[in-house]
Amino acid sequence: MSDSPLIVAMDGPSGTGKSSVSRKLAQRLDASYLDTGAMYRVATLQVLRSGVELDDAEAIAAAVVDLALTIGTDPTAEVVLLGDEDVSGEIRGGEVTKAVSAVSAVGSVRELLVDLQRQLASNAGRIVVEGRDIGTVVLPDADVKIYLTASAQARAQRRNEQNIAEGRGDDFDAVLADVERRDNLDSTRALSPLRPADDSVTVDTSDLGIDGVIDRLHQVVCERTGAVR
Ligand SMILES: Nc1ncnc2c1ncn2[C@@H]1O[C@H](COP(=O)(O)OP(=O)(O)OP(=O)(O)O)[C@@H](O)[C@H]1O
Ligand SMILES: Nc1ccn([C@H]2C[C@H](O)[C@@H](COP(=O)(O)O)O2)c(=O)n1
Repeated sequence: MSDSPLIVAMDGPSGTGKSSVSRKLAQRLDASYLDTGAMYRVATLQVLRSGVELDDAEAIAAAVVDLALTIGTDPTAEVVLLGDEDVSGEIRGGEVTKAVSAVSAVGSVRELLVDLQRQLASNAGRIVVEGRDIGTVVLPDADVKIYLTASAQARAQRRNEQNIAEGRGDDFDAVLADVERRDNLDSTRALSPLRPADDSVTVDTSDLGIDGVIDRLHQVVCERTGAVR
C-alpha cells in the first residue's frame, strides 16, 4: 500500500472508457476516484427540474447556486446524491445526456464545480480524476495526465451495447449521432474545451479491451512517477 500523494488526470471524449478504467485504475493504485462528468450531470438534472430554458445562461446559473450535490470518491462504491436523493441512475438517462453539454458550457456552473473538484482532490491525497478539462484547467499540476481516445464508431458501439444491456434500447445510429454531437459541443465551447494537455500521454482504446487499457495506463503512471510496477 502506498500513501505517497498522487494525482492522475484522465481526460477524453465520451465513451472512450474513462469511467470504467479510471475506477479500476484507482483501485489498483490504492487511490480515490472522482467522476467530474457525474457532477455536471447532477447540475443538469437540477436545471431540468427547475424548468429553465437551456439557452438562458443566467437562469441556468441561478438554478445551480444552491446545488446540494454529494459525490463519493470511493472507487468501489458509487455515491451521487442531489439533496438526499440517489440520482446515480437518472443522471445517465437520455434527457440529462442531451442537455449536459449546454449546462456545462455555462461559466458559473464550471466555477462552482471546479472549486469542489479541487477541494475533493486535495483532500484525497491519492486520486484519479476523470473529465474533459482535468489536465488542462482543474488540476494542471497533476502528476500524470492521460488523454484517452477511440474512434467515434467504437465509442458508439460500446455505448449502444451498454444501452441494450441496461434495457435502454438498441439504436446505433442515434447513439453515434449523439456521440458526435457531444464531441463537437465539448471540444468547440469557449470555456475549458475538451483537448489534450500539452504534457499528457494519449492512449487510443479503440482496439484494446478494458483490462488491456488498465494495464497500459498503469504502465504510464509507473513510468511517469518512477514507481516500480
Ligand atoms: N476498452 C474497452 N473495450 C470495450 N468496451 C469498453 C472499453 N472501455 C469502455 N468500454 C465500455 O464502453 C462503455 C462506455 O464506457 P465509459 O462509460 O467508461 O466511458 P466514458 O469515457 O466514461 O464515457 P462518458 O464520458 O460518456 O461518461 C461502457 O459500457 C464500458 O463498459
Ligand atoms: N470535467 C468535465 C466533465 C464533464 N463535462 C461535461 C461534458 C460532457 O458531455 C458531460 C458529461 O460528462 P460524462 O458523464 O459523459 O463524462 O459533462 C465537462 O464539461 N467537464
